This record gives sequence, structure tokens and C-alpha cells, in this order.
Amino acid sequence: MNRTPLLELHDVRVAFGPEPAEPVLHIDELVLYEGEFLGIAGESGAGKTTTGLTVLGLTRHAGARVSGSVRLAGEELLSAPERRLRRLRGSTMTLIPQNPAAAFSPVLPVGTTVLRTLRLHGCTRAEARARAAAGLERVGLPTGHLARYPHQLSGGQLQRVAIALASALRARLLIADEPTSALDVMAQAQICTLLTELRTAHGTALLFISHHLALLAGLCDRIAVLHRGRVIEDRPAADLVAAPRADRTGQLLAAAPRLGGAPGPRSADEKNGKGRNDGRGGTR
Ligand SMILES: Nc1ncnc2c1ncn2[C@@H]1O[C@H](COP(=O)(O)OP(=O)(O)OP(=O)(O)O)[C@@H](O)[C@H]1O
Repeated sequence: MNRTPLLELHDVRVAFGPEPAEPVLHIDELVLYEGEFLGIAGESGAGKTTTGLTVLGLTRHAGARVSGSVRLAGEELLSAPERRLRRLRGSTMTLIPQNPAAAFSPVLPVGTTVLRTLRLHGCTRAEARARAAAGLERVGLPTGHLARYPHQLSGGQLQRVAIALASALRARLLIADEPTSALDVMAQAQICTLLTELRTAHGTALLFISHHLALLAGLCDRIAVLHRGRVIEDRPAADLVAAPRADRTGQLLAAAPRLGGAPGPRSADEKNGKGRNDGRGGTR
């Protein structure tokens, strides 16, 4: 793997409300390398979404006080003007949201949103059409689906259109915030496969936010576990899942549904032969 840092967080603190409110996020150091898949895990309220939004420069819109340093390909984002961030969002970095419907206007065919976004990021009309079609092909959807409205697509199909757009934009960094939590287990697996294919095709790096440790372990190279806004473990995914160091990580693993028999501590019932969780439970 390319060991060139793509995203570097250093002493990042995010606080909401008037001073001296305690930061809800305080990351000393977090690095994502070019083409790497990094999972961000942690229980509800740990600061996962805040991490993603801060990288995208969106917490400032929620009235947060943000300090420290967030660098993308060497460029400081925290002090970047909004105009610059708007350009970077959707070109160099792209969000795949938990609810893809939120990324598409309900009153427009999804293709219109896709084409407008590509045009906004410098494509000619012909390039935008060609890239949109190639993106749809990459995610296994007929190009005719571009004419559909969001409500005419399933959650999984809509998420695939969102990934097709990310692919068409050729983003170097994807930030995916619980992108599969509303999907069934088959659709989850398809999305993970597509993300991996995107890396192969474009060298895309991924910040994948989820509390579903087994899913992260199956997809990511490395997992950082957040607890109360701090990184308590940051290790290769296989090592972390096989032998968690922090108690919190062990608890998350014990509580997590599993996909495809991913490793994890076994409960007393499992050890006594009373069956395993097959990972088909909900993720939230
Ligand atoms: N706009 C906001 N105003 C005030 N507090 C906020 C705001 N956004 C997030 N927080 C607080 O920051 C903390 C971290 O929230 P965050 O959404 O990042 O957690 P999370 O790990 O993504 O949780 P979940 O898995 O439930 O989505 C929480 O205590 C939350 O209440």
C-alpha cells in the first residue's frame, strides 16, 4: 500500500455550545494513507459522525468551535475558505451518507443531480453524461435508472447511485457514514464489494464510519475506535478484532452482529454450543 498520507488530523478539538464547553471530539493524531480503508468505530455518541463532518468542513456550519489541524493531501482544511471547501467536497473528497435519499433531491430524477454535480465540478455536458453512464455501469445499474426519481429506487440502488457519482467524480477520499446501516445484509455486502472495486479502479481511500465492527473488519485495513471523542485504539483491523486491547473495543465486539463468521469474542452461550449471532440482526 502507498504510505503517502492523504488525510492527517492533528490535535483536532470540536466543541459545541458556549465556552468552556468540553470538546465532544479530541483527536490527537489520526492518519489515513492514500488508497487505505480506515474504519471509525465507537458506540453511539462517541464522535464518529462529528469526525467525518469536521473533515468535510461541515461542523462549522453547526456552530461548532473547531481547532487543530486537518490536512488533505497536505492542504490545511480548517482554515480554508468555504469556497475552497465547496470545490474540494465532491471532487477530492465525497460523502456517502447513511441515508442516500438525503443526497438526492426528491423532485428531480437522480440523473439530474448526478449530471449537475459533475458539471459543477468542471465536466462538460458530454463528459458528465459519459462519466455518469460509466459510473452506473460500474455499480451494476442500467443507465435508464438515471431517469428515475429517488422514491423509484430501493435504498440499496440509491446508495449504488451515490457510489456511482463518487466514482464519476474520481474522488480520492470517500467518507461513508453508516452507508449500509439501512440495508439488508445482501445489499450491505454489495456496497462493500463496490467500495473495494472503487479502490482497485481509482485508488480511492475510504473513511468508513460504523459501530458495526465485524463489517469494518471485513472491509477495512485499519480501525480506529473512538470513545467519548478520543481515539482509544488505532490498529490493523485483523489484529484489533482478534485481540482488542481496550475494554471498550472488546465490549463493542461482543455486542456486534457478525457478517460471514467474522472473528470476535464468543459469548458464554456460544461457547456452550447454543448458537452464534449470524449477523442478520439490525445494526442500529
Ligand atoms: N450540532 C450539535 N450540537 C451539539 N452537540 C452535538 C452536535 N452534533 C453532535 N453533538 C454531540 O457530539 C457528540 C458526538 O456525536 P456524534 O454524532 O459525532 O456521535 P456518533 O458516534 O456519530 O453517534 P451515532 O453512532 O449515534 O451517530 C454527542 O454527544 C452529540 O450529542
